[in-house]
Amino acid sequence: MTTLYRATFLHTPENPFTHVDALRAESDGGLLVEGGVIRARGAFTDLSAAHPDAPVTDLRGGLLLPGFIDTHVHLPQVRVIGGLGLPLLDWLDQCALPEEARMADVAYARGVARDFTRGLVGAGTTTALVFGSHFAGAVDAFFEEAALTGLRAVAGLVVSDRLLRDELHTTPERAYAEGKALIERWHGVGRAHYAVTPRFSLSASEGILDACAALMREHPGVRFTSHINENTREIEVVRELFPGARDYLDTYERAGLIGRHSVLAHNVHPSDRELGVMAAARCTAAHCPCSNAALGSGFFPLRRHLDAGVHVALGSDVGGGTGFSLLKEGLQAHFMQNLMPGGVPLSPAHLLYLATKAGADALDLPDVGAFEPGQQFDALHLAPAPGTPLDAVFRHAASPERALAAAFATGTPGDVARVWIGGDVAHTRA
Ligand SMILES: O=c1[nH]c(=O)c2nc[nH]c2[nH]1
Ligand SMILES: [Zn+2]
Repeated sequence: MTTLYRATFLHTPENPFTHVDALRAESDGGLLVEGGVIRARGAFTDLSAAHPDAPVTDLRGGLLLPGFIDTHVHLPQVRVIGGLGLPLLDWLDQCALPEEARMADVAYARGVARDFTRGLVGAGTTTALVFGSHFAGAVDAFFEEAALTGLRAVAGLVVSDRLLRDELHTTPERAYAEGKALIERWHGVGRAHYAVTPRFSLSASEGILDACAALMREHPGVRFTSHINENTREIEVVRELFPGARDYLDTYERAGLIGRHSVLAHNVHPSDRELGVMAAARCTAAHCPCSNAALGSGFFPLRRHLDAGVHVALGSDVGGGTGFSLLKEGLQAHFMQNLMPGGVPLSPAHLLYLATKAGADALDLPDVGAFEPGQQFDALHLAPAPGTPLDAVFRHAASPERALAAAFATGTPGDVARVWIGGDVAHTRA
């Protein structure tokens, strides 16, 4: 099926941190989509002249953006968003882990997976790197729900063998066996990919990190994700637990877990050595600014990441973060860079890139992240309700870039009118 979408669209096929004029906008644009794939892009008048028979979907009056790509979000935490006022380790004990233990019940986990996938897609997220659950049945339920909504899910079994709570602990042998079975069941099936996911070095022995590395070695193409350098107390404990490691990154590096397919969440307190290794390995730091503020973890040193050449993308970190919207994460990133000494001034182009193409590069998914011919039509239509302030800005904006800035400043999931994944409608606002 072919459709010609008529819209004001923006995208960042290039990286605005390294390319000038990276923001591409078309005020009265056209995207010709055939079988879920973008076949042509340009001015609407040109495309409609070249394809006069293509049915037109008219999306004028809002903004069409590439689907958002969330590079760090926790499945079992959707129902505990908003546990404000605690630092990381207390928040885990009091808010996150009791809820994560409930995921042992597959029926409960399925309900959570529904809330979670709806939350993501309703916010305009079309691809996500998801911290699954400590329970394999819950991870299966999540992949099934993701397939039903169409979400592009990169996810895995979360594994830990110490310092959480007994119900959440496994063994290296079980972590390996359950991970292998999940990889065989889900990796590369439909839109799903698998991510090997030790929770963090604080809760992972060397034995379980070695089991993770074995899965990575035996299944080329699976992704790796974990946490790093989020909270100063966490870092102290990791230092005590791994006396032979040079730093936090080294706990993963020695196990052979750091490479092109590694995404490390937070990295608020990195050393220069860690940044150098991350850059050389071409791995990604998933920046989660709302979580960093909510848990009081600190200011993300974006300038140091960029100077070192470390790739950075955005994550919502639900439920340490405050919701699924990458518009809000973009705004919070902008605020925090504004407030911190030596912060990086972030333009609307930077925010859009961090929320889209940067995530596609992090996950090595070249078919998504922008509106390039040959890419999948993953998109969201931001169309605020008439009479709202964002609608007023949209109607009077001097340029698409000004409208985009306002979308990051005030947009919410309520402004997401429709979401497409691979050309299929995955969400329509009620
Ligand atoms: O923000 C975070 N959320 C978590 O669930 C978590 N687990 C380990 N480290 C973490 N950090
Ligand atoms: Zn996290």
